[in-house]
Amino acid sequence: MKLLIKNGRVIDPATKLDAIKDILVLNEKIVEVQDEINQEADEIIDAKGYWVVPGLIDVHVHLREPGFEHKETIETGSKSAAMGGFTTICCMPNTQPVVDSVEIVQYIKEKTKRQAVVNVLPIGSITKGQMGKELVDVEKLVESGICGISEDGKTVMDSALLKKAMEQAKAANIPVFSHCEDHTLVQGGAMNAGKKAEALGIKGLGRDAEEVIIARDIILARNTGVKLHLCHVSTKGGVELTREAKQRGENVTAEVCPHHFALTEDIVEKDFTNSKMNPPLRTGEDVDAIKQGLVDGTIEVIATDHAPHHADEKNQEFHQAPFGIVGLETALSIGMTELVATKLLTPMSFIEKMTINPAKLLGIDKGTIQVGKIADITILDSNLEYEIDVNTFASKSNNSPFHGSKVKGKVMFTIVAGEIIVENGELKH
Ligand SMILES: NC(=O)N[C@@H](CC(=O)O)C(=O)O
Ligand SMILES: [Zn+2]
Repeated sequence: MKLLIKNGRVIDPATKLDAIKDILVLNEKIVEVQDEINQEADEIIDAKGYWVVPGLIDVHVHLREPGFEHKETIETGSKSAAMGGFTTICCMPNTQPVVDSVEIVQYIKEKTKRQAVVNVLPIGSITKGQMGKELVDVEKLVESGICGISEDGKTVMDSALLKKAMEQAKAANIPVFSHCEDHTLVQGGAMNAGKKAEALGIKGLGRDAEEVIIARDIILARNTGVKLHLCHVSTKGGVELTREAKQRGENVTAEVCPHHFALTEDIVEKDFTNSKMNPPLRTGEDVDAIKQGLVDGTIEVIATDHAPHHADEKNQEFHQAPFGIVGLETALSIGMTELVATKLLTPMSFIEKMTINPAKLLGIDKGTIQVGKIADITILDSNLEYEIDVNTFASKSNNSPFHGSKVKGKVMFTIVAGEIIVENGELKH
């Protein structure tokens, strides 16, 4: 199988390449990157006017399988990822059962092999059943194929237990993904604490719940030497703590989600549960700090926190509705619109946060377009303006606050290991 991609603007942050090039793919691999390649091929993509970038990598996705297949499955989640330009996604362990055993890791790997259209890397939980009491067997889970550990959805409140987990993660050379939220400070909150929450009569979630745990986890990571990755940072204080740790040279990375730089609590309404997620939408001040963090490199990764929920679950009273929104099919467009079109980030720096930076965090040989590498490639139309329509999503769920948003920049092709999965903006199969 020979695939030729012609005339695209290749943007590869790992090598700082930004030029019009042709790319030749033979079977799974990139075999040539040249100014001009003229050869016969089984398929030729004319990428004139498009950006050709490494396949996007999302380190924070909830695939819901096993246990919550009515929200999403490995198959539908992977198709949603492909539609969003992602070729590799990491799935969080808050499934039923939780990803705390070799059997469940194997189950996900098996399903991935048979049904997923992109690479899926499982993340193991930190404690058994995510109950916060007993550590998983980190070494065994790593041997079976997890790429990191996380209690996502929750925080391990027992600091001594978390420290032990960090020591084991360090020994196994995998990162710890931290969902930072002090349970004792939360108390039923459902949106950002402040005037808007008071006006709506919704219980507030303070910034301190996030900041306290970010501070604690940075300290524990320093003491254990583990690679700490802070999930979905949403507060100005969280950005500042991360910046300070990085300035001290500590082994910390942070991600932000598109909704946390594109939206504020202003859009929250009692009957609009697609504005409810955890951490919640914050204020303009937080958004500005997050954007500053993206610009100065404090925040190296953009991740979706794709959290599908069934419409029946979301159609409940605000406090009852589950936290979370889908994100795989909007992330690139939202980022292009909010960060690149506004010139806050260069194309190179934006793409870096969705490709080589997450690859480095995971320690995987992906996220770059170079001869000899696996051909995971995304092609986008950076100028195409369209309106987001949840009815077009490949995801099983459509809980997005971005329905109807006008954006600029759209995924046209997603290529996984040399195979075209998305063609002209549509799933091929
Ligand atoms: N982000 C969310 O609002 N929800 C996530 C859990 C999480 O990432 O914390 C979920 O699993 O639904
Ligand atoms: Zn989380």
